[in-house]
Amino acid sequence: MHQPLPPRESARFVAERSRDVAVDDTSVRRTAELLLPAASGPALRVDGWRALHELNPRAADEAALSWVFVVDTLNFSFWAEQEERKCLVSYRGKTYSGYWALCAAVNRALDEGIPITSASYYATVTLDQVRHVFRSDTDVPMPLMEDRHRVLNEAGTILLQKFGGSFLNCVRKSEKSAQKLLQLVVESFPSYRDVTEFEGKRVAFYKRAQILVADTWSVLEGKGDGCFTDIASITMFADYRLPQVLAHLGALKYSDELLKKLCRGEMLSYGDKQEVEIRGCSLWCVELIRDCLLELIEKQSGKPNGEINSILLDYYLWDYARDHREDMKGIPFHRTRCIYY
Ligand SMILES: Nc1nc2c(c(CN[C@H]3C=C[C@H](O)[C@@H]3O)cn2[C@@H]2O[C@H](COP(=O)(O)O)[C@@H](O)[C@H]2O)c(=O)[nH]1
Repeated sequence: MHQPLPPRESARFVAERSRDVAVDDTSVRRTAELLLPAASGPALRVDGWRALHELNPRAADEAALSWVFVVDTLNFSFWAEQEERKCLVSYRGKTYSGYWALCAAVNRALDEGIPITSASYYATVTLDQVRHVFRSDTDVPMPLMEDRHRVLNEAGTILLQKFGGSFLNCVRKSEKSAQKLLQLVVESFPSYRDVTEFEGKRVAFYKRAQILVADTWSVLEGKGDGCFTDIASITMFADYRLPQVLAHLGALKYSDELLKKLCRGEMLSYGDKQEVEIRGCSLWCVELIRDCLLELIEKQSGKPNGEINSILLDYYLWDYARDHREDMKGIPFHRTRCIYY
């Protein structure tokens, strides 16, 4: 099967043909201006990943990479049918939901002596053990539990077979190229193959593979094995939160028909035309915000800021969405159940 378009080209192809979703250039510029002060702060820096998030690994060693790999293998579909009835995980006195509930459950398992980050364990872990590890404080389980079990067994088996059971070996095979690591991950691990079709073209957003590369760069703080020369080629991660926050900021516009559908909470299937338009336009929108922000920084300080890339913008916007949950209540997120984001 021929190669799909890579993420950035996929996004441009979709954005140029999209009918129900559009990027709003004025709001793109306004969002870049909103982000400008953050550009010189702690948030838009690679060490923010650890400093700003207490559940992320404290070290930058092989165990931390194993943590990143198993978390990003499961980093999908946390949204609840009803907002008020959702999976919650308490850990060290705090209660977490969504993606953070996943991280809290992994850390809780490790504290309980369950080697959930070891490929030799999760390659053969049973469904009951997975249910126990990711158990919720409420009667609402984490979504897609059977899929989580299946992708754990699959990823663990492949990591043992091809990389001696250690994701560090996979990273080292990429020879400090983010694109090589991205390709190695999607070629080796089927659950990371976030590829679909749009107007007769195969398009790839590779959301979990790209965030895995980004989190690898972040946990290693861009040093040593994580010193990727081409890290700026990684795009934002086309999930269900970023479109919501971009719509909240006005940078993404939905047609009345699509907005009505989303407000009714209608499900979109993975690969639906409108689902691909939402993801493609969101990805393209962040690329434009980044270009705009780099221009503003250059004008303001006269020198280009080599650090700002789509990964750091994505992390910032994702955290922003977390911190502005209340303000964003009126803006729907699209509901797709899948293992890709
Ligand atoms: N675009 C993008 N999507 C991201 C992330 C993250 C967390 N990653 C980093 C962020 C901080 C840490 O440092 C992690 O490294 C999770 N997600 C996605 O969001 C959804 C979960 O949302 P909610 O239901 O609200 O928890 C789900 O699709 C999940 O896959 C990100 O950063 N960017």
